[in-house]
Amino acid sequence: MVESAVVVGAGLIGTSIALALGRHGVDVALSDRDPAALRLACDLGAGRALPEAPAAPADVAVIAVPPSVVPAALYDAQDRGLAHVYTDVASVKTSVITWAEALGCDLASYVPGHPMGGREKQGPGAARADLFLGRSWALCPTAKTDPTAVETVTRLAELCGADPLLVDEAAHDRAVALVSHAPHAVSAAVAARLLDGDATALALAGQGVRDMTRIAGGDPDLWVEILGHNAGPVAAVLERVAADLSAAAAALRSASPGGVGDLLERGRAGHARIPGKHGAHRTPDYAVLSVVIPDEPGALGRLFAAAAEAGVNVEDVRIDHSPGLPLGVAQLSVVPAAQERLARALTESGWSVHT
Ligand SMILES: NC(=O)C1=CN([C@@H]2O[C@H](COP(=O)(O)OP(=O)(O)OC[C@H]3O[C@@H](n4cnc5c(N)ncnc54)[C@H](O)[C@@H]3O)[C@@H](O)[C@H]2O)C=CC1
Ligand SMILES: O=C(O)C(=O)Cc1ccc(O)cc1
Repeated sequence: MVESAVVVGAGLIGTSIALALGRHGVDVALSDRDPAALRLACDLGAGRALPEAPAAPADVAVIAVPPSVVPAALYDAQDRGLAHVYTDVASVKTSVITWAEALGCDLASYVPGHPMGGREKQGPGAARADLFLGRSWALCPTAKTDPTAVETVTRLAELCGADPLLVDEAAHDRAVALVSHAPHAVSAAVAARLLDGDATALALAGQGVRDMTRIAGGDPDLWVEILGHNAGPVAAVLERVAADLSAAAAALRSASPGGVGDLLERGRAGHARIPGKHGAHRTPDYAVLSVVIPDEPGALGRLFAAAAEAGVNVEDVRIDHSPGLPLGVAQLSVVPAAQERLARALTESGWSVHT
């Protein structure tokens, strides 16, 4: 049912979808208004460049551009007859659907969508074929959407390893305000405080603050758009977060620290409600090895060479390094079957390895 696809917007999300589809043998044609992004996505093996006049419509076209340009890009794609079915990936749905309808897009062949996998990085260089593995993928068909189009986009989400979830657009926007958009603003607020910290404070940054502020590294231009398109629902959540924080500060100021206990209890209970926390099904199945690396030229090169010598492919790497400290920690993601072999080989060649 999905044998060919067009992806408009070869950035993080579009290229990740293209890579995932390619793994299932789907023929993918890509386009982007930025020729450098298109070239990089093609070089990464995500697909071929979409010709000016394709010979035949693809089974599905994915519009993977920033929310405010989705309606025009969708209109253009439909006008060119690029596919039989269209979907988008924008993080907000109500405003995009409203503008698409106002612009005269065909709503029968359009299934508004939103994959709940992403990263705090942009562009095709950050794309990963497994970005959507085990994640939800919201589908928000309107009353005018053709049911067979929904089937096609359901299949597309499944080919990317995601769990499709049908939800109406207003409920979607309220939900993502709570689980994605407000958390992004709160993360940014905490990260912004770090501008006040001196070098000593930042050298003391541990994993907690890194986890809490990771998403604050996202593209501010994209996030201004996302928050602005979902303004009401996001503001409602932020007001309640602000009220909790004000009450916590007041309790601390009045020397009654027990007053923050209720917030901490509710926080723990809320965290426990996130699905998949205990299960394997939402986490990508890589094992992570932490390796201590000296802060000196060539250290990472030697580490990767040692992994290559052990015959282990490093799937991903993350480096935690506190400026001013002579050491850092490289977290190497590898397939679980290779974890023990790599740990042994690195330890034997003198690296300090922690599993
Ligand atoms: N970043 C994330 O983690 C997630 C983002 N999204 C949504 O995915 C969409 C794309 O975001 P990213 O891939 O992160 O951004 P990105 O910046 O990595 O990629 C966007 C690409 O669209 C291209 N583009 C912009 N206007 C265009 C146009 N009119 N025609 C053709 N190409 C155009 C840009 O040149 C860029 O290469 C957004 O709507 C965002 O809300 C959805 C889930 C997660
Ligand atoms: O970085 C992460 O972990 C994310 O969850 C990113 C993300 C950003 C925007 C979305 O619309 C959906 C997901």
